[in-house]
Order: sequence, then C-alpha cells, then structure tokens
Amino acid sequence: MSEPSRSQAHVQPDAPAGTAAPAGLRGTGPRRTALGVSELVQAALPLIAEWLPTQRWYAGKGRPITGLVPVVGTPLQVGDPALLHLLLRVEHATTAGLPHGDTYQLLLGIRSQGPSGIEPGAVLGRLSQGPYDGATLYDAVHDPELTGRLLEHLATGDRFGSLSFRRTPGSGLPTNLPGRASTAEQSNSSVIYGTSYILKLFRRIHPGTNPDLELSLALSRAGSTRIPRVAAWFESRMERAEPATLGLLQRYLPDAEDGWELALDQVGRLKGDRSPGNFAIEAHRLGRATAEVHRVLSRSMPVARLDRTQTGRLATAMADRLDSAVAAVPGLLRFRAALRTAFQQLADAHPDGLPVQRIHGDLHLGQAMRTPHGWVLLDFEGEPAKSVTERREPQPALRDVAAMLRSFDYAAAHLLAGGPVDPELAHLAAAWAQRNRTAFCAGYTAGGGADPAASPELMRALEIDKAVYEVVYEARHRPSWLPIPLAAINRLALSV
Ligand SMILES: Nc1ncnc2c1ncn2[C@@H]1O[C@H](COP(=O)(O)OP(=O)(O)O)[C@@H](O)[C@H]1O
Ligand SMILES: O=P(O)(O)O[C@H]1O[C@H](CO)[C@@H](O[C@H]2O[C@H](CO)[C@@H](O)[C@H](O)[C@H]2O)[C@H](O)[C@H]1O
Repeated sequence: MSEPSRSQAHVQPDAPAGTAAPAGLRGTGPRRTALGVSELVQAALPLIAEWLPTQRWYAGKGRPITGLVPVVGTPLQVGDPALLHLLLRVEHATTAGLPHGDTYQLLLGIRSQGPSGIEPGAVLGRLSQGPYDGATLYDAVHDPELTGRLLEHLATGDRFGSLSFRRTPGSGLPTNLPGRASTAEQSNSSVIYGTSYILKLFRRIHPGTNPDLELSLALSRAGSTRIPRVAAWFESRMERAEPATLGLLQRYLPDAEDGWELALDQVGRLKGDRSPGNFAIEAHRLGRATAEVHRVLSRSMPVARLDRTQTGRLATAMADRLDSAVAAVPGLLRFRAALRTAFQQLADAHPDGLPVQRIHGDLHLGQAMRTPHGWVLLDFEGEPAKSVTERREPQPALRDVAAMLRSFDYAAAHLLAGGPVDPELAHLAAAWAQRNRTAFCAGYTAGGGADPAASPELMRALEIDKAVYEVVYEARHRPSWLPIPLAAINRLALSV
C-alpha cells in the first residue's frame, strides 16, 4: 500500500462535503474536501455501490441507486491499516422524479496486504486509483485493531471535526480491548469488546438523537437495571444543529440468553419427548420488567393525555397504515373492512381520551435478554420503518404489551411453519401462546402497568396495527414468514 502522503497524514481529520448535486455513481462527489480524503472516497465509491445492496442493513433493496453523495468523510486512522469514517447519502429516483435518499454510516478499513481471516462478505474489493491504489477496502467492523481504535476514541472523548465521542460520567473505559463483530441477526452492526461492552453502529442515519440513545440514557440516568447501562456514544453534527447519533456503547451482558431463542426452545419441546418447561413464569417476569421500564420512562420523560380528537387521529393513523400495507400486500384487502371497524371501535371506546408516554416502540422476544438478575430490554430504536419523528411521539404504553403478545404468537407459529398440517400440534402451540400471553399481561399488571384486559378495543387495535406492520416487514425481508402475521390478521379480523 502506498503510505498516505504527508498532506493526507496532516489533513484536518474531517472533510465536510457540502451537498453535491445528484449524478451518476462515478463523479458524484464532494464540492469541498480535504486533500487525500476526497480522492480516497472517489476511488471507493464504485466498490461501495456494488457492496452496499448486499448488506442486511441496507434499506434501499430493489430500488436502483441514482447517486452516491459523500456527506462527510473523516479519517480516524492514517497509515496501514487506515480507517475512514464515511457518511454517505444514497439517492433513489421517486415516482415523481424527485431524488429521495437515505444516509448511511460506513467504517472503511484499508490495508495494503488485505485483512486476514475476515469473512469474504466484508471485503468491498481492491482500490484501483487514488492515494491507496492497490490496497484492499473492507468493512472495518470486522477488524479488531480498527474497532479497538474506535473504543479508544470513545474512552478519551475525542473530537474530529464534526464527529464527537462522548462518555457518560463515571464510566472509566478500557482503551486496549480489540472488538469482534457481533454475529447476531440485526438491523445495524455491533462490535463486542471482551465480555464488557457492546458498540452498536447505527447504519441508516437520521438527523437528531436516535431514540435508542435518548431512551437508554434516560433509563440509565434514572438508575434502571432493566437496560444495559450506557457508557458512551458518538455523533456527528453533519450540517444541522442537532447532532445525529452514530453509535451507542453499552455494557455487554455476557451471561444473557435471548428471549426469542429461549421461547423457541420451550415451544419446540411440544414436538419432541423433552419435558416442556414452564415458560409462563418467565413471561410473567418479563411482563413485570416491561411495566418497570414504562414506569421509569413515565417519570423521566414527557407524558400526555390524548383528547377525544387525538384518540380519533390515533385510530385514523392505524387505518392509513393499513391502506399503505394493502397497497404493498394485496392479500390484506379482504380483511380491510373488518380491521377498519376495529380501529373505529378503539376511537369509540375511549371518549375521554388516552394517556400516552414514551415507550420501547418495537418490543419483541428478541429484544429481551434473560440475565441471572432478571430480564433486560434492548434496542429502544422503535420500528425501523417509521420516521424518527413518529417514533419519538408518546404512545399508549399498551402498544409495547400488544407487540410482545404478537411475539408469543410468532414463537408458537414458528413451531408449525414448514411442517405437515398437524392439528394436535397446532392446538398445543396455540395453547402455549395463550398461556404465555396471559402470564405476560398478568406480570405487566402486577408490576404496576395498566391492565390490558380493561381496554380490549385498544389492545385489539394495537395488535392489528402491529400485525399489519409485520405483514409489510415480512413481505419485504422474509417472505416465507408472511403466513405468520397473515394468520394473526385473519384471527383478529374474525374477532371484530
Ligand atoms: N448489551 C448487550 N449484551 C448482550 N447482547 C446484546 C446486547 N445488546 C445487543 N445484544 C445482542 O445483539 C442483538 C442485536 O441488538 P439490537 O440492539 O437489537 O440491534 P439492532 O437494532 O441492530 O437490531 C440482540 O438481539 C442481542 O442478541
Ligand atoms: O429487531 P429489529 O429492530 O430488527 O426488528 C425488526 O425485526 C424483527 C425480526 O427480527 C421483527 O420482529 C418480528 O419477528 C420476530 C421473530 O423473528 C417476532 O418475535 C416479532 O414479534 C415480530 O414482530 C420486528 O417486527 C422488526 O421491526
């Protein structure tokens, strides 16, 4: 690898790019850049264009890319290996012909010899021009040395141009831990440091504070033990006043078991001759933990009461989401009338309005970890398909309860998926889901949350709203799972 030139080594470690006009993939670039970075970014763009759509976290799948616009490039390490932090806007044409795009966070490693032992999917390719001509460009999340560098920046609270690394008071962070890429199925990318910390790197970047940081910090500051404590984060000012969250460092829970895996193990026992455990005890505890988190959030963040008109708007928003979902998945059309009735019944059942507060927003068994000290909740980012503004709006707390109820249903349905029709097993699976749903609700109420049974219209509407979201999610990401939420929609529509 050619060593970075002196000018690059001394470059201001931030290269604000301004907004370039959308154009083809090559030649779309920053107007204002520091020497070295802009050439490197230009050399990397064709490789990025090929690699990006293959990533799980890339949200633009199926939509042709009409432009790649570097927003800010920041060298975090120069030399061999080098580490480039890049915020990149990916543009797509919309039907109206106007550009529409998302901003992504990339951490790019560059090595002359190529990284050893790195999985092939993490390599973007070989640079064929620019200051690093001939070197290998790869996803630095998979390079322990470079992710170790990120931890050092977090520990020292560094600033590089528009990038700020920030620590929570009292968190003395180690600086000598290499990071390994997490293999968990996820919407972002995470790096685990030893058995102590986990850094989530948000991939699709929205302006402003990410709700995951916002809510996790509020819970951490309130002393809640129901989330992994926040140790640090980093953010970029990009071109706006309010910084955009880029990464969140939390305590790692080395002894934790994933709630979804635990539930699948339990429900799987219905099939074999293994003795079925009593997951309902855990479901009850999880309900309590959820109520506890809601209580802390209601004390530390704004609460409100929707009046009658606003409650009507809540129902209308559900009906609107249903209509968009019908357009995306026409199989929903036959349920539309019944589901709309359920939304109207929610509005009619609450003439005095509804209390609302900040909530988790996308609670499911995969977001709950069982530790030796009880259940801990993760990932307060909310539903990735919603705008950040929507996700930050206070909601009925029972929305999280309804979402978790859907998750018990998913675990039971997963048992039956793909196999021959087995009415006896289907009966056992349905009974398992019901038992755990009931236990979760009882735990939630025992923990001080509102009794879900006291608001049946609200609960049904919230469950439908979630199942509609799931139909779109599965159609887009896991089409073979689509029958799971569709079966729930069928059941819920029949109950109206
Ligand atoms: N603090 C933690 N301790 C242990 N494992 C964690 C922790 N945070 C996340 N994980 C693991 O990483 C997975 C993905 O985390 P999550 O926050 O849901 O990421 P994403 O928002 O990218 O989907 C979780 O399901 C869990 O298995
Ligand atoms: O965890 P994410 O923030 O990425 O959430 C998205 O993906 C989830 C799946 O990984 C999805 O959850 C749905 O599938 C789960 C089983 O895999 C099930 O337990 C949930 O109840 C169901 O909603 C989630 O909706 C989506 O936003």
